[in-house]
Amino acid sequence: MAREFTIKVPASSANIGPGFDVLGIGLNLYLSLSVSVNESSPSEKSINDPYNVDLSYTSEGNNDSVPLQSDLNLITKTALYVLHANGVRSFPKGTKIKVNNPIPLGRGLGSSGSAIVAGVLLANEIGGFGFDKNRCLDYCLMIERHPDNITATMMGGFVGSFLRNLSNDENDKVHQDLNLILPSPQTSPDFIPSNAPLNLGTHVKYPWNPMIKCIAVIPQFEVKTEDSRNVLPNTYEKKDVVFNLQRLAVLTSAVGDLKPNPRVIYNSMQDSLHQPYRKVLIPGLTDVLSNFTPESHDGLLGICLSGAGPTILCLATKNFDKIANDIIEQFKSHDVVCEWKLLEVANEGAIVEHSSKL
Ligand SMILES: Nc1ncnc2c1ncn2[C@@H]1O[C@H](COP(=O)(O)OP(=O)(O)OP(=O)(O)O)[C@@H](O)[C@H]1O
Ligand SMILES: N[C@@H](CCO)C(=O)O
Repeated sequence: MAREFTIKVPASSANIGPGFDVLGIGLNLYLSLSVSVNESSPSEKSINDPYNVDLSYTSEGNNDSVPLQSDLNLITKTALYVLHANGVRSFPKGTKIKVNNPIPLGRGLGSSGSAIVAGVLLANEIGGFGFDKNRCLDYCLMIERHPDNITATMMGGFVGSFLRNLSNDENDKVHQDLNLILPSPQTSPDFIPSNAPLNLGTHVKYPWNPMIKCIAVIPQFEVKTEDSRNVLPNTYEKKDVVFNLQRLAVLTSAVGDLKPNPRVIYNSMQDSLHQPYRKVLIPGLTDVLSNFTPESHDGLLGICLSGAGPTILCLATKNFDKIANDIIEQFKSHDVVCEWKLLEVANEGAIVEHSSKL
């Protein structure tokens, strides 16, 4: 008896300027997993894996840049966490997972969020738990504790989200060392991780005018989210917080307008909480953010750092090639080589498709 299914998870861009750790958009660049379970004829790779998984990658991640052992790889570690928390010790014998991942790693397009969402959906299918997307989000938030990428990826669209206030007990669970949640080769076989508290995240979807496309200009170097968060201050001045809150309130409505207003969107995508501090990690960021405006480039609506960087996200309605190539030239003068992609908002979010059941 074999079963097969596919999991398709969009990339995401977080923050969109002022919405640090709050705003995210799902993008139509998809991490996909083709999963088959054939207990009667397991492959040699799945027999040799500690949890029965034969894992392979095409595209990003296929050059030894991600581990293929199931208790080391982020997708399968996440799935194992959810399985273990719900009393299932392992993947079934003969589990084969082919990953196709076009999302560049560590560039600010939510690769880790997409991997975590894929892992939770994988466990939900394998364990037959029947969790809805909101419950799946609880498990994701146990691993990536800022909800912006995860929520946009899971739910799709343009979303705002927050983690609810937690009791002391819940807080200890949600913020415990990740090594006590995700399995590793050192994890004892009978260890049971904390289950996810219910309804951790709250989100809303905002309207998005489909005329607005997303240009991602992607430098060819990685910035780890952890490093990009470590350069941020622990406290902020009131004026900087108010600066962002004012822009956030306007931006969430402005991109849904029937006739997007470039001056309103450009100005409301300014930020004073994270981008100014991240300039030290991304050569050329100051020039790029200040030189590209709706006046300099017809069709450009707004520009910001995508997630923790180094990718630049532009919202635009036309002249995509010109905008992207001029940014690439600007980065070149700082010895930064980039590629670019024209993306659209993925409204549907993550999906699981059952291709066959024999
Ligand atoms: N498909 C994947 N399979 C396995 N591991 C992955 C996958 N995608 C991401 N990762 C892991 O996540 C790391 C990147 O995570 P990180 O949070 O630093 O960047 P990001 O998620 O791409 O950017 P951001 O959060 O700013 O949008 C990779 O180096 C890799 O370890
Ligand atoms: N909001 C997060 C997104 C990256 O994961 C940050 O900017 O650090």
